[in-house]
Amino acid sequence: MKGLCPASYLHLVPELYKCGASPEIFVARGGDHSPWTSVPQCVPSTTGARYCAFTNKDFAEGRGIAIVTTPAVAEELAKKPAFADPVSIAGMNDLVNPPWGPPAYEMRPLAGRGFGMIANRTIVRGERLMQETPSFIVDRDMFDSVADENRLPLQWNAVYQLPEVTREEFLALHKHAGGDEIDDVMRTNAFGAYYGDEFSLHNNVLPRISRFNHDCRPNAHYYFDPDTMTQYVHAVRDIYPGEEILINYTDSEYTFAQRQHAIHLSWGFNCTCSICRQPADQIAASDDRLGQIAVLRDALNDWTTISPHRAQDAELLVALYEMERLHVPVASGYEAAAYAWAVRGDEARTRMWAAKAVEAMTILYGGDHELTKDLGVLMRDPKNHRTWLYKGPQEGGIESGETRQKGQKEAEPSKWSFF
Ligand SMILES: C[S@@+](CC[C@H](N)C(=O)[O-])C[C@H]1O[C@@H](n2cnc3c(N)ncnc32)[C@H](O)[C@@H]1O
Repeated sequence: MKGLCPASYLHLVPELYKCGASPEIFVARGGDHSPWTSVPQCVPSTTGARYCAFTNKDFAEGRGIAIVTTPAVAEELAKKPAFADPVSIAGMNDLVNPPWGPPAYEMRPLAGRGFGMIANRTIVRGERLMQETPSFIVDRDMFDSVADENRLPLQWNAVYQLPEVTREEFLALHKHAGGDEIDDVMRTNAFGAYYGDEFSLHNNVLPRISRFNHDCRPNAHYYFDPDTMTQYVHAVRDIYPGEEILINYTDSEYTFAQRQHAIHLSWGFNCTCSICRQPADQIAASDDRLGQIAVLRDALNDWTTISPHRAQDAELLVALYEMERLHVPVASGYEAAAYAWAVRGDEARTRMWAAKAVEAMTILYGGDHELTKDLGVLMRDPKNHRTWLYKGPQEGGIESGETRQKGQKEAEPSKWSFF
């Protein structure tokens, strides 16, 4: 390592670039590095952005966290309650005695798929199964703009600043692609998460949640809350003792070909989940339903015209989701049905669909998410909601589907490969 530069990381200035030639890790000196417990080290990139290793070995009661990102994103993260008020995430990673009781599953070796999580008692829809803070976070843009000779040492430095137990847990994760060990851990295990003001996509590694295997019609669902820096996993249907607990690694609405391609490319296995093993005619029928879901959802997100069939279309969307066993994405069907019946001024149906939407959105995005809260308002007081007897855009007041989709995307990152 060379090129020690006299600059605070908080003021990462162009002078850093004058400190020497690549390959190079710059060590920022001086200044207040709080909340980081090691002096951040940085590398240049072809875009002009700097990427640094920001680590805090005390994060989440000593679990630690290592983040390789830009100083701007690190500053945003440092303001989060999880860093600014550590008590707000006290007990978050307690696997042995979580508030909801001992774990309802155990990790076991499984033929042909490494380890997996097997239920040891009956679990009901909505039960929390796990919550965890990430150990390792890497800005995805770095893979295109930082030379490996700089990127890999920076990542290894970050991992070596984690507490030993956390580092070993991270390095012991499943790998499948070969090459650099940290890259392979990320390739096999990282979830996507958006951080910073500009919502840039990062790899988020959560070593315990990573042990859940994949199913295209899973019985569990995860979402990440950037404020608590915590990923939550809930059951999406009742699960019985001996069943494997599974999450979806891809987009829930991918067709058979899209699922097979994405899973093989990113995780190196051929998906043999129940829906992928159906006979060809049933796979075609499922793909057709997924196509209808996409068309209906787009139509229902369009508030520029109010079709007289809006409520029927929304209920058809719900039926299609249910036929597809998409027990969590059906939340957007419930939401569309609640809004559609509010437009028609039908109080009883509006409240019934809004209640279903609140329950499903709580599993999909969490109870504090703005969509969940808005649907709660609609359920309690439909006549004062902006959708009540809504006639069209001339009256204003409906948030467009486009806007909401951005929020949903941020709230529901999916597993993905970064190569
Ligand atoms: C995030 S890890 C999941 C946990 C992993 N089984 C372990 O032992 O830690 C992803 C890897 O698990 C395996 N895997 C996950 N779901 C699978 C499935 N449905 N069928 C076969 N292998 C699967 C693949 O090797 C994949 O690359």
